[in-house]
Amino acid sequence: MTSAPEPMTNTSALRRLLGFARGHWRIALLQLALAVGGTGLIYVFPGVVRWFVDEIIPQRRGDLIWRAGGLALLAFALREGLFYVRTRVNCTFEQRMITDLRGRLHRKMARLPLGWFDHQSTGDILTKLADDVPATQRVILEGIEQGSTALLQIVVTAIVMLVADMKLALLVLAPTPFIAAGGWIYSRWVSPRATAAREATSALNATLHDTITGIRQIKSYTAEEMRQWKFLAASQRLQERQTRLMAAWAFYAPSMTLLGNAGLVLLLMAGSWWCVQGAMTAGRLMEFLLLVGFLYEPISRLHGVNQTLLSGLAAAKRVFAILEDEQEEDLDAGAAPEPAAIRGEISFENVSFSYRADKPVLHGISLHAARHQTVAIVGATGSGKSTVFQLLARFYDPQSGRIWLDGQPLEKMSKRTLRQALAYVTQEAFLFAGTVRENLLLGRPDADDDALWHALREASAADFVQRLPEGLDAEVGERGVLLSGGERQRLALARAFLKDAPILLLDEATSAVDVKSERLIQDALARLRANRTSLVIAHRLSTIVSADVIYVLHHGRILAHGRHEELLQTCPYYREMAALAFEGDADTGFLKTA
Ligand SMILES: Nc1ncnc2c1ncn2[C@@H]1O[C@H](COP(=O)(O)OP(=O)(O)OP(=O)(O)O)[C@@H](O)[C@H]1O
Repeated sequence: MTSAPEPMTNTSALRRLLGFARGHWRIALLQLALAVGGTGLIYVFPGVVRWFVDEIIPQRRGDLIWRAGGLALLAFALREGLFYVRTRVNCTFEQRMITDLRGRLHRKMARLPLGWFDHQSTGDILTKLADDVPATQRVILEGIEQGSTALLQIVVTAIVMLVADMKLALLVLAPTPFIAAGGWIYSRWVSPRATAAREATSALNATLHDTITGIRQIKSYTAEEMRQWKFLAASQRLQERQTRLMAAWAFYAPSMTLLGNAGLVLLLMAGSWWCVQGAMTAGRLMEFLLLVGFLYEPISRLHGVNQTLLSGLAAAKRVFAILEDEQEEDLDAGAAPEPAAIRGEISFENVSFSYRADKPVLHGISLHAARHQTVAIVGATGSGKSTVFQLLARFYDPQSGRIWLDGQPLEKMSKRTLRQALAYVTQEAFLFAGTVRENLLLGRPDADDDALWHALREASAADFVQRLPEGLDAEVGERGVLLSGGERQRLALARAFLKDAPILLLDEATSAVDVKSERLIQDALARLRANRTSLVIAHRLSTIVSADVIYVLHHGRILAHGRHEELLQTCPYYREMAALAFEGDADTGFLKTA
């Protein structure tokens, strides 16, 4: 079970981000150098203005106009040239980092154990990948580019001013401590609220995702209005949080600008007074008025950066919480016998398990499947049948007891080898959006077309795939929606045929398909079970009757085991289940287990 992670602070999120950017230090350094170069060039123009006002004009040096003007123009041209290169470098840097971070996040997510996904919503995960990653990256980009150049510009301008005229400079710099304090207060206030706004975005996306995936249910229950209310409630929450953030920004940004402008007015008044007194030249005052722009412009830029950083750090915390989650599965720890060498003898010995501490699911169950046997597990819904499979695939580990494979404790075997030795056919016959071929290749990535068609024939699926206009290259749609239920099931079986694993875990579909498809599926299943150890969550009477041994699960305990005829004699609970099945579903051949 997982312990609650330590909440991450802005500083620690920033430290992690800088550590991450270290991998891209060359391009980051180039970007910084370009930004600094661009910043340096801005000081040429105020100097040229002073040259004009204090020397060229009073001394009537018309000959210098071209030279001075040319110098100013050259500085501007250089600056814009650097800007062009910088923008190109920024884009490369930005996209490289986003791709890198997104890739790491996706890899990490795929390696997190199933238990992690039990507590996440798809919308939240999507938001992290699609929104939080670029926002996280902006912390670096804006932090380095905007933040550091703005700071540099403030410091250099302050020094230039102090060297030129200490008195004037101090006057101009007077409001800066207040501006800094304002920024600090704003950051403290906004930080938790930016996190809350991100969470509200996630919740909204989660609702939207549910609506899209459940659109058939929504339509069939005419629940459009109900979903709309749920969506609007999530949307409203996001609106409130964003409005609160923007209200703070609406107050903060102009207040800080006002402080800056007050400094400007102060400079104009005091500078003019000193000019009137003859203590200063008009050229110096004009130079300062321009320099003030160079001081306050980056300060207002910093306010924007502050806003981006706060929201980016909120995103970074969410991204790093996943990247640093310690539950990552190590697929390769443990013994790794050749999958082909696995014989497929399975034993559960007194296994107990619960997903949540307060709700035990399996209570000391023991079962055995000899090599190439078909073992059926039957029981009411919620009795723990799928959980047995999840433990065998090591999606979860039992709290007590042991599972053995070929006489080896399961936890001593590498998860990769174990899972390579399993063909797990789930009830829903999940297909990925893509082509028939892509879906099949999941079973064996190096399979050629002959192997694919062979598997399709074994799964009684070749006929319908042949009839698809694009054959193996036909798109199956999201979750396979472009195919019928029976076709999806047969493709899932073909995938298992291709994998040709020594152990089959088959969760039989409960949804009935037409009689012809059902027969095709049953034939395919019989072929699939041959020559491998099969554990079947059985819903079909034909499977049950032909199983070598049946385990009857009731509220997480094994009530009885044996063959069908034996259990009819010895287990009243089983007899009752079977009687109901024969009565109700003799036509379809499905056992009623609900
Ligand atoms: N990921 C999970 N987290 C918490 N509880 C779970 C989880 N998966 C299943 N459960 C609970 O464990 C119990 C057993 O579930 P399981 O899916 O193994 O039953 P089952 O016999 O396969 O049911 P069905 O025939 O309906 O598929 C149920 O009470 C279920 O609510």
